[in-house]
Formats: sequence, C-alpha cells, structure tokens
Amino acid sequence: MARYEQVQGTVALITLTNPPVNALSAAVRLGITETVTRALRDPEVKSMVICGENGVFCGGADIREFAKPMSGPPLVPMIAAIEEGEKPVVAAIEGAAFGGGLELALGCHYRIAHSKARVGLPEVTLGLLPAAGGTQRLPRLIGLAPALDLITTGRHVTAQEALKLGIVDQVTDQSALDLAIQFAQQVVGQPLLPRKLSTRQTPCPPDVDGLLEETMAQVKQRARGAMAPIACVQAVRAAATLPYQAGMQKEQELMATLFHSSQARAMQYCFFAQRAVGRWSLSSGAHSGNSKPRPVSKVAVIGLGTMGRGITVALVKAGMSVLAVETNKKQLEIGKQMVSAMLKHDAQKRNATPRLDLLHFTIDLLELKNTDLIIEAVFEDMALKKQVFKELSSVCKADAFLCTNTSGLDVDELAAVTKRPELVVGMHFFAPAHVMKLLEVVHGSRSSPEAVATAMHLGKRLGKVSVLVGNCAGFVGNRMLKPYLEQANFLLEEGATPELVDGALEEFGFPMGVFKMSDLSGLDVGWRIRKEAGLTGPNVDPRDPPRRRQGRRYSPLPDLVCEQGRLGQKNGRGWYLYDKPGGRVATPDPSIHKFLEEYRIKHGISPRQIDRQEVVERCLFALINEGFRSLDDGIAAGPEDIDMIYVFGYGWPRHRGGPMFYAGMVGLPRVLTRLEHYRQAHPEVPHLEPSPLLRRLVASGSPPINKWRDFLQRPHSQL
Ligand SMILES: CCC[C@H](O)CC(=O)SCCNC(=O)CCNC(=O)[C@H](O)C(C)(C)COP(=O)([O-])OP(=O)([O-])OC[C@H]1O[C@@H](n2cnc3c(N)ncnc32)[C@H](O)[C@@H]1OP(=O)([O-])[O-]
Repeated sequence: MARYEQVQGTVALITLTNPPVNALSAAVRLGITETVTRALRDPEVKSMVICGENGVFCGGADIREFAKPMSGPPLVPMIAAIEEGEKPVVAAIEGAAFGGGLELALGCHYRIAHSKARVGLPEVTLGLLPAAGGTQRLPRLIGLAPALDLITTGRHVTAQEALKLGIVDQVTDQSALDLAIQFAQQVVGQPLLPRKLSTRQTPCPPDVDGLLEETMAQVKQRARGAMAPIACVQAVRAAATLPYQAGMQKEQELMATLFHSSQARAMQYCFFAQRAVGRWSLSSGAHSGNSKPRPVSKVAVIGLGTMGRGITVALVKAGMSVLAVETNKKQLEIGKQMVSAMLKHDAQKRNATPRLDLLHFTIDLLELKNTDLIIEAVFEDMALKKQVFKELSSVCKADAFLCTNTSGLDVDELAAVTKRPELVVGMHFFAPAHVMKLLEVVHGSRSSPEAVATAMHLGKRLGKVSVLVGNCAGFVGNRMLKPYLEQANFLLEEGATPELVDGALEEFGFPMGVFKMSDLSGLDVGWRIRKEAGLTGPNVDPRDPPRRRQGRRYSPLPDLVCEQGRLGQKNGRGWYLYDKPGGRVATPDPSIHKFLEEYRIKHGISPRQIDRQEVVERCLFALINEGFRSLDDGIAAGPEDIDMIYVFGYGWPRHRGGPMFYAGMVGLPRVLTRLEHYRQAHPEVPHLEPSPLLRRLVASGSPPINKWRDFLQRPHSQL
C-alpha cells in the first residue's frame, strides 16, 4: 500500500496507493513505516519524497477502520520516525491533504503543493481532533491564532492560503511531484533541526490567555453541545503552554474521550450518509449507476421572489448561464437589482468578480425555447403553478426538463397538465436557496430516470446535498415537521411558553427553537396554508369545536396569533417581541404569556408544569415517528436520506446524527415506550400512535440502522 522507488539516483520516492483518497489504512501505515525505514537505512538514498497516487496526497486516517479493533502501526510513532530521521523528507501535495494526511505532511521537513490542492484538519467535523500530532505541530508552524481557526472549524484551505499561512513552502501550477523531487535533491546537506516542527516554540500573541478564552467562548456558542470543538481548543492550548511531549500526551488524552463517544459515531455516520444519499435508486431498477444525467447548459428560473432569486444566485455561482423570467417589467427590474446585489455581495466576500455576464432577464416566455431545464419558482399556489406549467409545456423545446420548486405540492398533478410528464420533477430548495445545502429532488410517479438523474446532478453542481424523495404532501422534510409543530403548539396549550419549548430544543442542539424559527419564516405562511386546507378561516366545518378539526385535536393558537397581526420578525411581533420590524433580537413577550393564560382559561385547560424532557420527547419523537411512516410508505428510501434532510435542511445537530440515527442511539424500545405513554395521555392525537415499522423493528430486537431497510413494508414504492 506504499510503493517504493529510487529516482534521480538518490531520492527515495514513496507513493501511497490506497484509492480513491489514499486513506491511511493499517496496510498503508505499514507500507509507510517499512519504506521510510528502508530509505533511512539505504546509504545511496540522500532524501525522500512522499506523494499519493492518482493526484491525491492523502484523505487522512481510514474512517472505516474506526469502528474496528486497532491493527497495524499507529500514526504517531510513524510520523515521529519521519520527522526524527536524519534525511530530508518532502511531501508532494496534490489534490488533498486532510486530517492524518496533513499530519503526515507536517511530519515531513518540507511541503510542496499543487496550486489546485487543498489542505486542512477536518477531524472536528467527525467528532474528533487531529490526534496524530496535528494539534501540536500546526500551531508551532503557523502560530496559535490561525491554528485555532483551522482546527476548531475544520475548514479546507486552498494552496494559496496555505502558502500565505506558511503551511506549505512552495506552490506550483506544474507537477508538484517533479518540483518536490528537485527540491529534495537541493536541500540535502542543509540543517534539518529547524525544519522539525516538534522542536519549535508556538508563535503566540502577547495575551495568550485572552485569545484562548475568547476562542473558547466563541467555540462553545457555535458548538451547540458538540464536544469536539471544545477539545480542539484544549489541545491547541497545550501547544502554547506545554512542551511538545506533554502536549502530545494531552492530545492523546482528549482524543481518548472523543474517540468512542456517541457524538463521534453520529458525525462519522453523517460523513458516510452524505455520500450514500447520492447513490439513489428507484423501485423500477433504475439507479444512479445506470441512469445518466443529460447535459444542461441553459437554465431558466421562473419567478424572482425570495426563492427564485436564491436559486438564480446559486446557479450563477455554479457558473451556469441563467435566464430569469418575471411577469412584468416592474417585478423584473426589482428582481434584477436584488439578484445583482446578492451576487456582488457574495463575490465581495470571496474577493472575486461577480459573474453578472451569466445573467439574462426577460418577461417573454418565448425566450425559453432553447432552454434545457426550467425551474419554476412562482408563489406556492397550485392553480398558478398549473397555469405556468401549461404555458411552459407549449413554449419550451420538447425535451426540456420542467422542474418545480415547491415545498410540498403534488408534483404528479403538475406533471399531468404538461405534454411531457416524464420530464417533470420537483426540486425543493430551502431558503435562502443560495446558502442552504439541502435539495429534495421529488420523483413523481411518471418522472423518468433521466429526469431524476439530471436534477440530482444539477443539485451536485450547485454544491447541494441532493436527496431523492417520493411525492406526497410535504415530501419528507415538511411532512415530518408537521407533527413536530403540532406538538409544540399543544405544549403551549398545556402550560408551556414559547421560551420553554425553544430553550429545550436549542439545548438539544437546534440553532433555533420552533417558535423562533416560525417567527423567522413568517407566521402568515402557515396561516395561509391552513386556511387553504380548511383548518381555519371561513371554510372550517361549523360543527367542529374550536380545538378539533377534521376529526382530530387541533390548536388554533398560531391562527389566533396571526389574527392579532403578529406575523413574526417581519413586523417585529410574533411569538416573541423583536427590537424592530425585521429585527433579529427576540425577547419574551408578556402579552403572549397573558394571551396564553386567557386562552387556557377560556378553554378550561388547567396548566401544568412541563419539563424540558417532555418538550424534547413529544416534539422529536412525534417527528421521528413520522420518519418511520415515511420509510414504510416508500417516500424516503432509507434512514440516511431522512437524516441528511434534517441535518442539511432543518438544523438538526450533526453531532446527534439526524432523527433516525438519534432514535437508534436513544434506543428504539425507549422511543416506542415513550410514544405509547404520550399516546395514552393524548388519545386524540393520531401522530403519537407508534408507527407499525417502529413496532416491527422493536419486535425484531431493534436491529442497527443499516439493517432497517430489510424491515420496510414497501421499499421505495413511491420513489
Ligand atoms: C489517530 C487518527 C488521527 C487523525 O487525525 C484522524 C483523521 O485523519 S480522521 C480523517 C480526516 N479526514 C477527513 O475528514 C477527510 C475526509 N474525506 C474528504 O473530505 C473527501 O473524501 C475528499 C476531499 C478527500 C475527497 O472528496 P471527493 O473527491 O468528493 O470524494 P468523496 O468524498 O466522495 O470520497 C470518495 C470515497 O472515499 C471515501 N473516503 C474519503 N475519505 C475517507 C477516509 N478518510 N477514510 C475512509 N474513506 C474515505 C468516501 O467515503 C467515498 O467512498 P464511497 O464508497 O465512494 O462513497
């Protein structure tokens, strides 16, 4: 797993050979150990170069090995042997040097990178810290503050930034390997000691304690309960305050607490789940391996409201030419100005030039005739969308794909008004569409594999995590959100406050609780949908009592709040009070508390003490229960799909793996028992009735999450 060659007479070339990313598996570590020893012993060899096969230096430790017992030589002494050796070693970095890969390079005496290479220590995103000396060598190389930034965020750094920071010694547009070999010959005979990072002092600012305290405070706030970022700060602190060996000891101790933690397991599950959802399959037998996307070069977006603008920006940022369409000149002008401003703002942040040349605007649908793919992003109204789809169907070329950006409307109903239902798919973007990583691609009953493949591929080009879902009201994400929101409202009726509910959910790790989130989205959005569904407003069945609709318990609280003119952040008043209309600073509102008290009196509800555990269980177990139903219905293909939708679209804390992974961690029998308990206490809430799949899994001994697909009633039936 490491090839050995002697080149240019005196240079030992060691190539890591473990495709696709040359991860440091036991065999690779053994290969490196043996070849380095050989090179150090061979008197003909004066210097060494380490590189990776297939244009990738190394993707780090082999994450798949973490769940198995340790075998093969450990990384720390392997890297120490390279550094301590008395022959210069040069790392030739092409592609990527991440995690243990960068730590290996830091053990080398010199680093040469290709201009397209990226480096970083992303262990924190796997619930770990760089435990092969990364927390001790990187600060000694680039200084305390930049090392804290890189290690606590895990961000990837370009070769140019790596050069500026001093992580690499040279960057080349040519072959990094050729340059490294040349370099390795030139440095023979130069003093090696100053190049051994373990012998250096960490460059620190005058107020080390101040910097560490400030960083710790920021990290704790960002971490939302994740342990790894905090351990990273503690480890880097050791690099600034302890001698090298003591720092290494601290690094190992901290890693030991993280390595077997449930958080690390959850985050490593997310790493693989994120990749697994890209490998979609349909019940027809079509899958990502046998269905080719059609090349798309001309894209159009219909409607320049909030969603349309975000989608347009996302497409342009991906380098695609976009035709943006509005109904009239005034709307077009507003949209044009806003999209241009968004692109300029984004480019400014990245120190780049905005690609305004890729944007074209029109109010004439006939201009769509040469477009390959159209994303309709008009108002969420079925009649309007149908009208747009009919027109698109007649003006667009016969093989153009028609995609609808909808958060839950029936894709089949829309496809039925076109002459090409097989080319219609749903693309559910999340606001703001140029920022949020999630894309639900909705497979209608007549969507062709090519249409699915094309939409999934487009999502990837936009840098999104695309998840294929079936067609039902709300698809996967919003369908599961419904019982979650419902429970939150019921908890208010029973005695909770918005602050109590939000506090419990934020403590769990959501960036925002459910009521703050509703205020941010605008309370009128759900109000309008409920009016259309006959749950509130003039279409309510007059025989329904105030807290029952369509045969089940209903809370009119959100409707009553809207009726008071409280629409959320946009007008400064919602479930909370805001500093100003459009303001972000939420404060609890005594008038909401009074309103809730009066409501309870009016409906004869005696408020009770509700604790945080009940909030978390009722909201999240109801959501998880709906997840099991979505799986059993074949709307979600697997638990990973649901988990990635929630992690990337709904702020589910990554260190808890996603709702279905979390259910497995809590224990399926416990989820079942608690749902049964709450169902008994609230017999009028059908969402609390445990799903048949959950019951089957528990009856079968609660198999691990990767075996759940074997228990599905109708695998992929709706996909
Ligand atoms: C004591 C230990 C200390 C040490 O500090 C700990 C670490 O190093 S922790 C590690 C710190 N390192 C990291 O966190 C870096 C993790 N890796 C990455 O960020 C990206 O893979 C990389 C940027 C390298 C390439 O991106 P790309 O070109 O878009 O390609 P892709 O992403 O689609 O991956 C292709 C295939 O390779 C697989 N695979 C990848 N890496 C690993 C791995 N380390 N292991 C195993 N497998 C890995 C991946 O699952 C996929 O498999 P499949 O079956 O085809 O789905």
